[in-house]
Amino acid sequence: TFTCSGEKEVNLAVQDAKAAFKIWSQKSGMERCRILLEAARIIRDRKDEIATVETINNGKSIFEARWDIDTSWQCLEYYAGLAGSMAGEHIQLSGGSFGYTRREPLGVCVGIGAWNYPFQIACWKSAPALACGNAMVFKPSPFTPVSTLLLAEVYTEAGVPPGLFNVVQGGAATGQFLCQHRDVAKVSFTGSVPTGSKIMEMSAKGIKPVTLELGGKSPLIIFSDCDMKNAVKGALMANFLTQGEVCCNGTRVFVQKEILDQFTEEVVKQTQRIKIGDPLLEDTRMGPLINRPHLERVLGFVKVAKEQGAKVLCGGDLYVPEDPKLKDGYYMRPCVLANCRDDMTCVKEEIFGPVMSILSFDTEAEVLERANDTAFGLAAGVFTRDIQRAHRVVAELQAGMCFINNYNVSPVELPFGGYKKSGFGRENGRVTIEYYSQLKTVCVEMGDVESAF
Ligand SMILES: NC(=O)C1=CN([C@@H]2O[C@H](COP(=O)(O)OP(=O)(O)OC[C@H]3O[C@@H](n4cnc5c(N)ncnc54)[C@H](O)[C@@H]3O)[C@@H](O)[C@H]2O)C=CC1
Ligand SMILES: C[N+](C)(C)CCCC(=O)O
Repeated sequence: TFTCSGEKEVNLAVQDAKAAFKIWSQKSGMERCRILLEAARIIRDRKDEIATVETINNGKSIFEARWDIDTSWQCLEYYAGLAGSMAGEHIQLSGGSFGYTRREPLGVCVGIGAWNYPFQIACWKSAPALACGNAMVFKPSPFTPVSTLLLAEVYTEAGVPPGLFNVVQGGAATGQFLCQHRDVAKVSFTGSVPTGSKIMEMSAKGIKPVTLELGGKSPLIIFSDCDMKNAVKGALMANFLTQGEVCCNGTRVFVQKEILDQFTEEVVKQTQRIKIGDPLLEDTRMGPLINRPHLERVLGFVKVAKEQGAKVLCGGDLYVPEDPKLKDGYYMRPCVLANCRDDMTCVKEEIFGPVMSILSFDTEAEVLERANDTAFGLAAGVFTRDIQRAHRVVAELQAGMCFINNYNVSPVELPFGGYKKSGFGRENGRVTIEYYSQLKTVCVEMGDVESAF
């Protein structure tokens, strides 16, 4: 049980971060690099322990939590590598005068995270922030308060100045104190669209830049010329990681008519094989959902889908594991819905649970139109063996993260983020440096001032 941080604690955290920023921002990129590399090493060494905490924190399987920890230390390593190459430009002007630009940190940045990838989100935000010379105050979701504290421990052990990465606990009220704080320079948020909109509003009052990583209802398009085995694996990856509680999940699975039956049969067979249970067991591949209200919400979506004419091919109901100590757990069986139409609630709204909707299509033009007919634009995927078609289709898809012949892999070298209501700004990749720094231009006169007066 954690105590929520109130205004006083938020003020203290920001004050400490400000003091640490003074020291940290004066270091060279290479000095910051060395400390971040050390932090990456510690995470790698403590991988099993951190993954176990993450599993207890969130409920995802230990098998998957280890993947999350890998993409976490990789992110630190990547930005450590970039820290030393942050630089400006030198521009020659007439008469020997010149200008130059300096890429400078912003100051104290705030990170606010969702509960689905607690440790990874904290790393994806803090690594580029710290690499650029900023400090960060991070607020994890109150449903998953634990693992971010391990990250604070790791940074401290690696040698960052005290207070440079600070964790405050709490929900909306704590988040608001952070966003409204006058000494906060930037807010990076991962969560739902309604909260994202509030964050933007609060930040607008202080003219603070924001990065918003919001929800999605992403399309996954399976053409009849795909490699069937990989397409089926891709559909499972696109829907059932972390109990389906993934923002970029490809939950609208469009399958070309010719292969609809064969694809559906194989997907159902493999979905039924997913081992549900104690997430700390090595062979478990799906744990419980985050909490009781969320489980009921997801089951409610399945109920509405049935009422609207969808056919439940498997799962979609409560699951009670044999182990008596798990009998009150928030488990459900992963669900595949057939006979779906574009106007159904399960196809339009983000469910954030293990529910895949299968839709059939005839032509490329038709599927593109339907795939883009959503207010979201986080991710999209296409499976085909035709390389021209693959690139043509992704060029038309309105989504920030597109996958060809795979889904939901996250190399930290690649920028990740949304189009449309899924947000803006990016995480990972080289471009994120720009979201955690600002450009100062210095104009240098080498001659006399030519005055108009
Ligand atoms: N695009 C992305 O990278 C991701 C997006 N998400 C989205 O997040 C949602 C699920 O996560 P939740 O934690 O339920 O989202 P949420 O929006 O309820 O909460 C996210 C965070 O914001 C905080 N918060 C809530 N109200 C606030 C306020 N008024 N001011 C400041 N902070 C506030 C929460 O305490 C939490 O830390 C889904 O819609 C999902 O799509 C989740 C993970 C990744
Ligand atoms: C790791 N990955 C790609 C499955 C999900 C990352 C985005 C999120 O936080 O939901």
